[in-house]
Amino acid sequence: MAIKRIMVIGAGQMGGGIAQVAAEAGLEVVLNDIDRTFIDNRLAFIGKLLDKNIAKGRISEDDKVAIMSRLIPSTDLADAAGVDFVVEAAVEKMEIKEKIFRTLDEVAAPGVILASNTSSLPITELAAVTGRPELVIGMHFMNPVPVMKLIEVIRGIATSDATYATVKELAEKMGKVPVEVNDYPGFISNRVLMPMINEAIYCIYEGVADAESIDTVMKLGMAHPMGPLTLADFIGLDTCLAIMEVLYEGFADSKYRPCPLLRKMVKAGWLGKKSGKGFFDYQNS
Ligand SMILES: CC(=O)CC(=O)SCCNC(=O)CCNC(=O)[C@H](O)C(C)(C)COP(=O)(O)OP(=O)(O)OC[C@H]1O[C@@H](n2cnc3c(N)ncnc32)[C@H](O)[C@@H]1OP(=O)(O)O
Ligand SMILES: NC(=O)C1=CN([C@@H]2O[C@H](COP(=O)(O)OP(=O)(O)OC[C@H]3O[C@@H](n4cnc5c(N)ncnc54)[C@H](O)[C@@H]3O)[C@@H](O)[C@H]2O)C=CC1
Repeated sequence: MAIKRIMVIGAGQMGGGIAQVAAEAGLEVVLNDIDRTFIDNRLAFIGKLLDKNIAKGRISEDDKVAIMSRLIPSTDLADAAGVDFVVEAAVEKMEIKEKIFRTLDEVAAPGVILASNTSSLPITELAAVTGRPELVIGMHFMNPVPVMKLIEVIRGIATSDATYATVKELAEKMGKVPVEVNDYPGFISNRVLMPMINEAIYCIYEGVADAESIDTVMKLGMAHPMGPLTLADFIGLDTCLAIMEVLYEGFADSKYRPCPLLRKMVKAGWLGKKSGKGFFDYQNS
């Protein structure tokens, strides 16, 4: 089945980015969230990014109008009844994702693939709450979605070859490079990245250095585009903690224990850039 209309669930930083690249690739995108305000704010943000692309001569005003017209707001998951493909990018909480997948399984047409942008949660477990586990897959975009080329495509134990092939093709249509990964905690990306971020947080916690110094070492010493603490703020400290918990519980190995400082900051509501405060301040940005 040719994919023409998709649903993206969650209009946060990831869902918004996925919706944008899909609309730019010519797909109609039903953008779903629990509150219309979140969707409107995200559409305004996408509009600003497209204005920048117009100013740089990459797209025309008409292109912007066409892209924006392909983004259709939705606050009702039942709208999945009319789409050919779904990618879920709601918050990194298993109980929320399971609820969404149960509903999607009821409302989406038979044969429709249900993908998740989860950073670390088991695809096999999500698939098991549906009656179509062969059609459930991980489609893990990287942040910021319009810029980063990679999509990790995660195969659950029951994911079919046909489902993988469709997602690979869709990823390429969106201008991305898919990499096939089997379903283990943190996949590849976050199994490697997140312990480094967690260790950087331990460096503050143990008084090795301040945040600025730690980031400077990794930027100037290892040529990382962002230091690990700036990156943690950018990803969202709630998401970082959720991923560390998945690694810690998934491998039952103390080497993945989340730093107590990370837990404390999340409890305080210091979630990084999106809340205005994390390892650095973003009140005026
Ligand atoms: C947690 C997970 O599960 C998986 C993950 O995603 S882990 C995170 C993976 N991502 C990374 O590691 C990002 C590392 N950081 C970077 O690559 C760069 O710092 C960056 C691309 C984010 C910004 O680059 P920069 O050169 O410092 O800044 P800047 O010049 O402002 O931006 C470069 C481009 O990115 C775009 N950009 C930056 N932030 C953006 C955003 N939030 N949304 C969309 N576009 C964005 C800018 O518009 C700019 O585009 P143009 O060149 O086309 O104008
Ligand atoms: N932040 C990052 O760098 C990356 C995050 N991810 C994953 O993407 C997902 C989303 O992360 P972000 O966009 O960063 O989070 P975010 O906090 O920016 O956005 C999450 C959005 O989901 C919405 N939401 C919550 N419950 C919902 C529901 N039941 N139905 C519909 N929408 C709902 C929220 O209102 C919010 O707008 C998570 O699974 C995360 O692990 C994947 C790659 C990178």
